[in-house]
Amino acid sequence: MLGTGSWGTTFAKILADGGADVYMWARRPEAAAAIDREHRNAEYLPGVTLPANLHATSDLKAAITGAAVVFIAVPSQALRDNLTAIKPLLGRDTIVVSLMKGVEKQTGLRMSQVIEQCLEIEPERVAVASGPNLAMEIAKEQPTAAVVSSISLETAQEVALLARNRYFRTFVNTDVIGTEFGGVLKNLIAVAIGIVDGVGYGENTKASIITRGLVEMTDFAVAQGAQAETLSGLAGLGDLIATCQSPLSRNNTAGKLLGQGYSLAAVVKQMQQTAEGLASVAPVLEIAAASGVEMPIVQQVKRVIEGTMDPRDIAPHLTTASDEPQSEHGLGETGEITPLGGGSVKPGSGLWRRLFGSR
Ligand SMILES: NC(=O)c1ccc[n+]([C@@H]2O[C@H](COP(=O)([O-])OP(=O)(O)OC[C@H]3O[C@@H](n4cnc5c(N)ncnc54)[C@H](O)[C@@H]3O)[C@@H](O)[C@H]2O)c1
Ligand SMILES: O=P(O)(O)OC[C@H](O)CO
Repeated sequence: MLGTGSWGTTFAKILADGGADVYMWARRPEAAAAIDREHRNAEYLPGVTLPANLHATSDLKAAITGAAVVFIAVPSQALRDNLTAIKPLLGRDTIVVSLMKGVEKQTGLRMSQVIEQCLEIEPERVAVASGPNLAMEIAKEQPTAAVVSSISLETAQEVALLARNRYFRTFVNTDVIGTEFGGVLKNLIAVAIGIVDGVGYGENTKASIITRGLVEMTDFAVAQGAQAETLSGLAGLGDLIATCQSPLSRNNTAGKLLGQGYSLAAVVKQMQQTAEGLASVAPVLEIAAASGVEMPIVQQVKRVIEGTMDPRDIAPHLTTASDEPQSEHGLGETGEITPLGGGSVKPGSGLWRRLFGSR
């Protein structure tokens, strides 16, 4: 396990409690010693006792050599540098699993893509894990589900079997794009929820943003090649719910500070841990623009982050730039609205006017 922050340590505990012998690599020798000898990571998981079959070292070679599976939980923007360091140490068949929920700012690549590119390994040897997984709850052994995804079902199953114990159940899928983007995009919606929370808006506003946010997430991910149902699963809706409603979420917390009027610089200074959403906004919007996907909520998050929108203005702008009444379920290629239950309503028709008035 590379990364001894809150998720790396918690996921290492999941694996160790599932019966695996786990070796963590910590950058600081004192952090490695505390985990290895005292079975504690007080900085990130105060009050949690780590299992005896979870070891830690600051020697990267010792941590990686002989590993059947390498899990990575460092901040997304630090991934590439870490991969360069582990590349010469990796076994020929080692599986590499991303636990991260970000995209690389410079390239817009997903974490699994950075891993494949930088390590020059086959995509079948790469997996990602995602889901509604707030670290501290799992560290306290609260029952939780997750999903492991790889284009190789065999790889996904192998990893899922390792990441399974009495309090953690792991499902599998082969939709890596949907699984990764679910994790990336729910962070952005959680920042929006934090913002309106910070402003003082209530549950209607938040439910509206969560629901419309899921539409944005799905539209975006499907345009990149994901399956829509993945976004309704653990890595999409599941994680969206957990992250948007929990004060444990760093993205939600960062949003709340922005909503209370703090600048981005002040928020970053206050955050002790990684809030991936802040770095993902720009690359996600670039990809959205290139693929013609509208992301009105994420656009507004960007404007609040850069200080060009008052956080109090975020809620009334939940629709697209157009003034036209918009179908909840999107417009088909013909521009016709598709209501629930099939059929369609032609813009300007009698039924259209009855439903939406003269506009
Ligand atoms: N915390 C959670 O609940 C949770 C759950 C699921 C996924 N994740 C994802 O896991 C990833 C890591 O998040 P986290 O919560 O563990 O973050 P964290 O801030 O708690 O820990 C990050 C860790 O990475 C280390 N680190 C920082 N810069 C580094 C660098 N340049 N090289 C190597 N290590 C470096 C830090 O020392 C720390 O050990 C993120 O992508 C996050 O979205 C987090
Ligand atoms: O604390 P956050 O906002 O990074 O969210 C943590 C996990 O991704 C929740 O599944």
